[in-house]
Amino acid sequence: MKLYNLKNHNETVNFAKAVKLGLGQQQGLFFPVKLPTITPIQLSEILKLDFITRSTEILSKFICNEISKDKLYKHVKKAFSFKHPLQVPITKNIHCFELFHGPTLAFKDFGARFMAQMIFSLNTKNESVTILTATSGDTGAAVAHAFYKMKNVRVIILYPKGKISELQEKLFCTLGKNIKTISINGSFDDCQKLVKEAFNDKKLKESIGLNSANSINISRLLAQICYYFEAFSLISEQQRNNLVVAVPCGNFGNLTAGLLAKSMGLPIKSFIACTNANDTVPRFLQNGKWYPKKTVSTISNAMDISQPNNWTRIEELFYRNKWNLKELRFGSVSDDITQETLKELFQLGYVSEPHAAIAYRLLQNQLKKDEFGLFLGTAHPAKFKNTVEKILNNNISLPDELKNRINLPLLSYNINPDFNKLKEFLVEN
Ligand SMILES: Cc1ncc(COP(=O)(O)O)c(C=O)c1O
Ligand SMILES: N[C@@H](CCOP(=O)(O)O)C(=O)O
Repeated sequence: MKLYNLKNHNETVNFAKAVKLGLGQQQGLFFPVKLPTITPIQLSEILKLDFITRSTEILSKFICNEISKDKLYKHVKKAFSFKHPLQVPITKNIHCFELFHGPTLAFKDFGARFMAQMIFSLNTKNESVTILTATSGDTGAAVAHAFYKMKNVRVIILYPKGKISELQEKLFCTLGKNIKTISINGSFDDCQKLVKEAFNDKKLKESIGLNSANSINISRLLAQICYYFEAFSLISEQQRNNLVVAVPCGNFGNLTAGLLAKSMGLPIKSFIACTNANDTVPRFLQNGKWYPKKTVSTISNAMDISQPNNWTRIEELFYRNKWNLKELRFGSVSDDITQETLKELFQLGYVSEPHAAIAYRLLQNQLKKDEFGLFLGTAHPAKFKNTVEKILNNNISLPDELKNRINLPLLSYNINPDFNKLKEFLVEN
């Protein structure tokens, strides 16, 4: 697979190089030169396959000329070796597609674990690698657990101090060994800016073998395509004919993956890009002006992102497919409405959490009479226990993944959002 740098189309790389580099020159994201497609007959065949075999087929459309299908199958099997996504009916025409049954209870497990497989298999010279990653709560845990104790790999995770849940922090800041975590006195956007600045420092990048496990890395994104096909395989023929998928969005990697699935030929009628009050994209889609405001803290903290990294990839995908951005449905939801929606879902017998609740709200508001809606359950409610229990006045029991870490000490360092401070840390630790 060849990819080009969205900021410099003359910079082209193959999949292995893109995975190893992470970012291109001038902090440009890599994007496939060819967008693979499948015919309706091929689609009906792969929908009959099991999740691992089907995911291998899908990923091989992108990378088969670099990784054999047999080898890819082994990597996918290892990466997706946890309870598969579940489809949960909420109302007659709305179901939740739960993606949070992995080791860190969030959808990020799919992409992070696949990337870890790729980094491991591509590092044939046993070079030292530093995976620098910014998180607003879930990527950090997924990446930390995916790369934990991996030879020659050091993971450094930056997260906004006091802006992720206590249990999100416990899940990845208590591991130690090759996982180092730094709380930043700022926002997620400040963390992501520091990650991108590190890529600008050529000497530093080469000396520490810098990479990133954010959706910056194409391997993260490709893996996330697979669960959209799984969702489609689980619904009926009739539901498939008018499917609308509501995606809770922050960095917009999840939506990018869904659109890549549609671009391949998965006949999803429409997507809804759902944000919280950090609504740069909904405002842009409304008035055509790209104007990120100061990031505000909300109860859907993992979506507290005003400068979404993947928006340029989404625009490129619309351009390449000659789609009209007006086809993309969108909306933003305030904390008050998110809280009301959590209560509404609870009354329907479903305990959710703020991120998925935002997607459900917008799906409820925008679904048309003959349409069937899926909203993505992107994290286990227990990760936001304090918030959800307070809103629902209902106890949430902790899964073992959290129970086993809640009493462990936090090992994080703390710095200001200052690149020189981060560079000092990267060089000295
Ligand atoms: C629980 C949860 N939901 C939704 C999102 C948004 O996903 P994306 O960043 O891919 O848009 C994130 C992370 O960003 C998340 O952690
Ligand atoms: N919400 C994310 C933010 C980073 O997203 P990514 O897909 O670019 O890793 C998180 O949980 O950290």
